[in-house]
Amino acid sequence: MGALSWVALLITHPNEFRILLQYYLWSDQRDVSNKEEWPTTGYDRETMKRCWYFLDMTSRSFSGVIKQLEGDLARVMCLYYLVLRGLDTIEDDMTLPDEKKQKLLRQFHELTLIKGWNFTESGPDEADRQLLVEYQNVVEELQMLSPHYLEVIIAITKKMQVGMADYAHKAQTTGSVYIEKTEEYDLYCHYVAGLVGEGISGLFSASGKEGKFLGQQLELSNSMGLFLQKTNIIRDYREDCDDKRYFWPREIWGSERFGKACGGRPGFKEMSEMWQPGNEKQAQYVQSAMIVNVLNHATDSLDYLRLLRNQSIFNFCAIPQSMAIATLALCFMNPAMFQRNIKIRKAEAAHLIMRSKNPREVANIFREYARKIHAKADPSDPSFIAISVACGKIEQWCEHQYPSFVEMITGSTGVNQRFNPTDPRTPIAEATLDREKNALTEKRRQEYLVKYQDKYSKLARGAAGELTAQELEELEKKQEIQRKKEQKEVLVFAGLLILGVVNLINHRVAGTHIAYYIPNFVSEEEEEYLLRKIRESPQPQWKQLPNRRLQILGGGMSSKNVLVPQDFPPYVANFPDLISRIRSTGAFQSSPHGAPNHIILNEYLPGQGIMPHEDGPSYHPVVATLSLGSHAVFHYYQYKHEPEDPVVSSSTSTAIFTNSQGKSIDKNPLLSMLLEPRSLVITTSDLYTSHLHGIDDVVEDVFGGPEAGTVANAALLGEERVRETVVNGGTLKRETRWSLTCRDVEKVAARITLGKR
Ligand SMILES: O=C(O)CCC(=O)C(=O)O
Ligand SMILES: [Fe+2]
Repeated sequence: MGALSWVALLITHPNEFRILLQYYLWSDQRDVSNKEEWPTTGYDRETMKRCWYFLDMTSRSFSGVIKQLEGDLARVMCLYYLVLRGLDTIEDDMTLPDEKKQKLLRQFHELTLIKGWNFTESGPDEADRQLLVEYQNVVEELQMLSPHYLEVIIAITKKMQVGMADYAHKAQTTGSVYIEKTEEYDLYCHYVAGLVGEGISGLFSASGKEGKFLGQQLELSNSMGLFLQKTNIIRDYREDCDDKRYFWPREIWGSERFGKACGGRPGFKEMSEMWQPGNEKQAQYVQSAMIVNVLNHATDSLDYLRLLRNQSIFNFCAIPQSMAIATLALCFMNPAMFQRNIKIRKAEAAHLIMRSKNPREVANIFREYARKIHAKADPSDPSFIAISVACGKIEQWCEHQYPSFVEMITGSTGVNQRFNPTDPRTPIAEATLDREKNALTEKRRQEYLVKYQDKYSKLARGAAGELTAQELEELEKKQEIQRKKEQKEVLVFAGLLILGVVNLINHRVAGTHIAYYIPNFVSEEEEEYLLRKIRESPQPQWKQLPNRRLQILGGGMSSKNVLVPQDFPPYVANFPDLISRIRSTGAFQSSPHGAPNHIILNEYLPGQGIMPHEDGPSYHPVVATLSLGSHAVFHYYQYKHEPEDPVVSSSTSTAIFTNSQGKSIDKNPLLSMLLEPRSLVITTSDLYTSHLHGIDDVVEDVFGGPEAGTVANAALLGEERVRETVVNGGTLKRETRWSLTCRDVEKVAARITLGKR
């Protein structure tokens, strides 16, 4: 940047000025030509010097990060890059006849090792033709690599050249310019980028700086490459389109779905239609679908980054990923992308580079940009739900790996963790820690007790001369075994508690309200057993209401909201022991009795539901609902802040949107969840205390229509088929549903015992 641009930046964007300055002052770029670095960079050799030159010439974005790699990895990566670049230059060259190109491509892994090999027949306009003209330098340097590096490079080249040759052949002989299916698009990206990721992982493993297993993470390495490649393919739409290079799959850009959503227009016939005036909205919908497609690789990339140990390797991988998610947020809903090249601002890039130093911070970056994307999403976009789900997955990944209620505080004693006092998970986590602490104290107390009892009894009995040496030894052994047993129990208990809490975090429904959704909480056999028991229960136990029937389990309520307790039926208390299972989720840890003591069993036939209502003050604000037999869509509503016109009589349709005290209810649900059969949903806190909940009385639930809202737990659903219906649109027929709403009643009357004990 020149002095003038610095001044301009200082005046127009002072914050960016500060970030860029900080970046230039703090980033210590490795100078590969530095004499001290020669043993690893090879800069003293003319051949390698030339290779470093070509790296700078051919890759603007990668040469910086490649040079930052530690030790000889920078040189190895430079050569790997140049080999693939050479291959790519041949593939790209439209002046080469197909036959010649095929031969060159399919032999490239051998040519690249023939001393003195170079290629001077590239078209005059090929940007990187000079690299091939002087390719003998690369060959020379490759020969000097240790075999475990060279093996990786050659193996990847061999795989990639096959893919490239196939694509080039198809393009040059069939005249078809478009990629058709998304699978084809994935395969293409695998060849040009996924394989690069695979090779990079292999080289990291080979360097010994990362574990051997990294080289075997093919799926994650592939996703990392695809995340970058697909982002570039989206961003470069206009440039590629002008060059008549089309990488977007026709299945997406030509889809009739997007035309229909724009007032019944046809799907696009050519990719260039997307930048033409009048087509903006439809182009936008296509772009959203492309972005959903790439966002689905995000959590794999994050998983990959968490596996890395070496700081320079981490930076190398993380920086491009952070740039990619920022680029996606920039492109999303941005019509400018169809008109010109757009790029994230320099200062934003510098800030991302400085931040991408550890997996937690990269997760924060992903979360921030996912939220930006989500905030820009347009409900009339056919991909709206899919975008929400994709962003929700990133959100969920971050929350699972780095729960937001655990805050990292940097102070004089280093970095410490603190639980956010306003988060409802804090009491659970604190209770867990408290119990662990108490268990430890108790263990110590027991140890002291054993020690002193032991000492005193020995003393006493020893003094009385009652114990022989052998008896004493046996006594000690027994005590040791007892101590070990107790220690183990304490550990298992603490482990279970931690597991309980961690598991719940894993099932958190994305969004601001606290809810957890656990699919398949009971197995199919258990469900069958429970339903048989419910069906067998005697008729008088059912209470018939106008629109459903129910049973109360665990005892009735007195007029003062006190539970008059009764035993649960055996199918709740014994097998499959729902209460213990719910207890082990950790959700009821801070409730008065540590587990539910009261259950409402509701039965809904298809077409029956429950109107929006609140459950009242008698319960501790945690509810666990088990669904059996059929799904249902559960809606949460909020009260309207401004009371509306006088309440209308209950026979009119607006009546359902006022409650019994005439308070108005917002008719758009605040949150909806699909409850699959066998699932458990746990709602807590304000979702329970200051909102209403209800189920529509319909025979089927429709997803994806213009009226349909988002399903907050879509990403957590257990059944693939159901998830697809929710995400892509469709209907689910209601069957008879039984639900067990399990809660802890705060006040419980003493049990009445009949007769003498
Ligand atoms: O069936 C359900 O899941 C909801 C039941 C309910 O809200 C209630 O009984 O209060
Ligand atoms: Fe309820």
